[in-house]
Amino acid sequence: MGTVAIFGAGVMGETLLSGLLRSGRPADSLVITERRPERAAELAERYGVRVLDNAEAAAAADTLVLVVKPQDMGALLEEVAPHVAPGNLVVSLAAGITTAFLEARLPEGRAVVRVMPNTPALVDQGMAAVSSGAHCEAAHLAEAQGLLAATGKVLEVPEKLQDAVTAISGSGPAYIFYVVEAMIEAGVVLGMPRATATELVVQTLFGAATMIKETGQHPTVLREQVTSPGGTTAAALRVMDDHKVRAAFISAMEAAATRSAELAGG
Ligand SMILES: NC(=O)C1=CN([C@@H]2O[C@H](COP(=O)(O)OP(=O)(O)OC[C@H]3O[C@@H](n4cnc5c(N)ncnc54)[C@H](O)[C@@H]3O)[C@@H](O)[C@H]2O)C=CC1
Ligand SMILES: O=C(O)[C@@H]1CCC=N1
Repeated sequence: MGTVAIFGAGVMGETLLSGLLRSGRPADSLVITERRPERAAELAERYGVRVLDNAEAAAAADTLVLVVKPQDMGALLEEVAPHVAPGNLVVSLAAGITTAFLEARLPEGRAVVRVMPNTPALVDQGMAAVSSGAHCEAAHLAEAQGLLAATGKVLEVPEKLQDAVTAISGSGPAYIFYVVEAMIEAGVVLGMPRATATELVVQTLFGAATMIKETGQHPTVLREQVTSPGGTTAAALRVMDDHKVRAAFISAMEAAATRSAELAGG
């Protein structure tokens, strides 16, 4: 098993690191780099992995996983590029950063894979989409898929869909948390203790998600089953339609995809 180096150990870097360890990858096959020394020390202590600087980690790694913000990617690539050997794999988890962006900043012919993961990977329920670069062999793609499969589902998509993936599954958990917050707040407005409202909303979300997944029914059918003629659900959905909630979701996700496409430009 080769050495995997994770560059940038923030939210997503730690999510990947912890998932790889949970899936049985030995700690001595993993190294991390991190610009904030106190964060690096915290993760070294928590997970027992080595912390190296970017050049050392690039030289030590067979697979380099870049998990810094898109705005920090150019500077990171300048540091690591001289140390990426032929045959090594560079995987980027950054929104908006294209395989062409990565290839242009690495020595000619290096294998790169663009990935869009999401934070439910922290509980092994991640959704990641992968796209190969121009010099990526099947074994490279399989290696990247294997890393992400440690924490959830993995789908291969044409790279032109990655901005849409980012808008759907990359940012998607935040939309769901936002809806959950709003429903809890509504419970409080209706006079319910916050803890009770939270329990009702969280189990409702979990139940609805499980129904979609396990019944295979279209969400429209499931929604119609809840919506009695002249009943409470119809009254609520009518208000959502008045407020153009569906249109707001579409516009919001278009904005996310547009922002993803802009990010490689800084
Ligand atoms: N948070 C999320 O839900 C998701 C994030 N991503 C992508 O993951 C990447 C990281 O996002 P987060 O983890 O949320 O950000 P974050 O800010 O929590 O983590 C980034 C880490 O990289 C470190 N860093 C920056 N430059 C560095 C350098 N040159 N060398 C070493 N470390 C460096 C920072 O100190 C920070 O700890 C982004 O590109 C984002 O688009 C992708 C999907 C989901
Ligand atoms: O908000 C962002 O830019 C990152 C990418 C997908 C989720 N979080």
